[in-house]
Parts: sequence; structure tokens; C-alpha cells
Amino acid sequence: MTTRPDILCIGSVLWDIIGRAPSHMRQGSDVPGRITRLPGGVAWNIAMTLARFGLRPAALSAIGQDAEGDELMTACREMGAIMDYVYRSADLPTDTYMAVEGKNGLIAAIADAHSLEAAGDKILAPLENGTLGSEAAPYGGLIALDGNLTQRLLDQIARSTLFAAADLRVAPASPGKAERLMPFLRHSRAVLYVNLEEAGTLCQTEFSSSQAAAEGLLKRGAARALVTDGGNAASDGTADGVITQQPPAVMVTRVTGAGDTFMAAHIVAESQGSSREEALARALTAAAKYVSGEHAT
Ligand SMILES: Nc1ncnc2c1ncn2[C@@H]1O[C@H](COP(=O)(O)OP(=O)(O)O)[C@@H](O)[C@H]1O
Ligand SMILES: O=c1[nH]cc([C@@H]2O[C@H](COP(=O)(O)O)[C@@H](O)[C@H]2O)c(=O)[nH]1
Repeated sequence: MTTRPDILCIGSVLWDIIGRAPSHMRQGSDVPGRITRLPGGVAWNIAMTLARFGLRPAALSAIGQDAEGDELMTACREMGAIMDYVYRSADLPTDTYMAVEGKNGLIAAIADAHSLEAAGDKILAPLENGTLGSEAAPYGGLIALDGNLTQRLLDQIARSTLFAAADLRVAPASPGKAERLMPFLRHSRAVLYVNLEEAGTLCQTEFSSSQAAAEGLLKRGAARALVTDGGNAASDGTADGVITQQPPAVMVTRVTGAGDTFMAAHIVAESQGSSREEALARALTAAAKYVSGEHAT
């Protein structure tokens, strides 16, 4: 029997193919380096971070029935996620993300999430067919949703009765995909996790602080917004008001994944009954430890 998940992570679970070179790179560079492959996708990254904090995540995604898909399923299971609810497509290939990083940081990346997009609402079947929920008895637990899904499906989710009882936590997949989360601005219960740039994209403006961004998102109709701003103060805005806290000052050794760490730590804190102030402080502490290289993975 499958263990009951603590949280569903809906969105991209794919292979990350990352090329890293120790030299400074620019367009057209052809240099020696290392190429690695590991499970990725925003939903997966959130799932793994949640698992690190002690929750048992289940993924809802589309993975091909190809050899890459079989290997991905095995790798994800070995890392502790429940993969039984994943939609395995017979005719769609397993998705891939490819990035090139030089000494001077990320040079470029391409996210090929076409199979997830093509699978559409098939990935949500377990929430409808009674496996995890149904129209009559919607899933009532935590859900982390990533913005790799199509605008159309995100729109459908925002209005669906299948999600009416869920504690929905939403994150954009990349700054370029932030506007796909627009349907959740007027959603009565969704919690948005965005950085300052993504908040600006959603509100079609530029914000100078997380507090202003949280207020802006609330004004546009968001029920709740958590806004981070790197080493600057982060905010949690609800109808009850905006709480703002300064992250601990740390020596930064890595920033990729800081937003996922913040979100996962915040969800875990609230699932353990923390107040809004406490949850924000715990998320900032976890993200500070992460960027300073303390939980190196
Ligand atoms: N330079 C930094 N100094 C201290 N904390 C940081 C720094 N960069 C990120 N963090 C921590 O990580 C959180 C998320 O970072 P941010 O860069 O806003 O998210 P994203 O990775 O989504 O762009 C911040 O709220 C903060 O707690
Ligand atoms: O459009 C997308 N871009 C990036 C990702 C995922 O985000 C991570 C890289 O994000 P960042 O560049 O923020 O480190 C990778 O795991 C990648 O698979 C994704 O799911 N969708």
C-alpha cells in the first residue's frame, strides 16, 4: 500500500542536464567541463526540499514511458518521493531542462516542458477519480503547484472544485513564466510565493520593496502573498496586514534554489502550527543557512 503523502507537488518533474565549466563563458564558447544529469523541475525541487525538512511528498506530473522516464521514476523514488500518482504517457517523451553555467554564472538555459503541457489535465486524474480526491470529496491537504503548467490548465485549477478544499501554495517556474499565475491573483485561498521581480511581472509594475509588492498583490486581489527580495526584507501579506522581516545577514555561497528553500521551510513551519511571524522567521533562517552553504547537497 502507498503511504499517504503529506503534500502533493504538482508541475514539472524532468531531467536537468547541466553543463558546468570552470572558465569564463560567453556566446559561442566551446570549453572543457562537466555535464551532469539529475532530477529537476520546479515541482521536483520543491518536493525534495520539503522531504529534507521531513515531509513526505507525492509528485503529480507527466513522465514518459521511455527509458529516460523509467530512470527518472526510479531516481525520484530512491530520493524519497511518492511517484505512484504520476501520469506515464505512452506517446510523450520525458521532459528535459538544459543549462550551461560558466565561472561567470548561468550562461543560458532551455526548459522543454512540452510533454507536461501536452498532458494537460491528465496529470490531475488522481484528484478526480477518487485515488486522492473527487468532486464529491475534494483533496483537503497541502498542495504545492508550480507555474510550468499551461495558462489554460492553471486557469482551470484556479476555478476547479477539485481544489476547493486544498491548502494551495503556488510558485512560478521562472520569471518568464510568472504571468501564468495571474489566475491565482483573484483566487480566494491560494498562497503565492514570489520574488520581487515576479511580483512586478504579476502586477505589471516595478516594486522597490517586498512590503510594497505584497501590498500590490493584495490590492490586485491575491488572498495571500509571500514576497522575497534576496538579502533584503521579505514580506507576508494577507487581509490582516503585511508582516515584514529582515533575513539574517550571511556570507552568500549559492543562490540557486534559495526561493524553493524559503517556500518549503515556510510550508513546513505552518504545517507544524507556527504563527505567521514565526513561519516567516523560520523560512528566512532556513534560506539564510541554505545560501550560506550549510545544507550543501
Ligand atoms: N544575498 C542574500 N543574503 C541573505 N539571504 C538571502 C540572499 N539571497 C537570498 N536569500 C534568502 O533566500 C530567500 C529567497 O531569495 P530570493 O533571491 O528572493 O528568491 P528566488 O531564489 O526565488 O529569486 C530570501 O528571502 C532570503 O531569505
Ligand atoms: O521553465 C522552467 N525553468 C526552470 C525549471 C527548473 O528550475 C530549476 C532551475 O531554476 P533556477 O534557474 O532558478 O536555478 C531546474 O531544476 C529546472 O528544471 C523549470 O521547471 N521550468
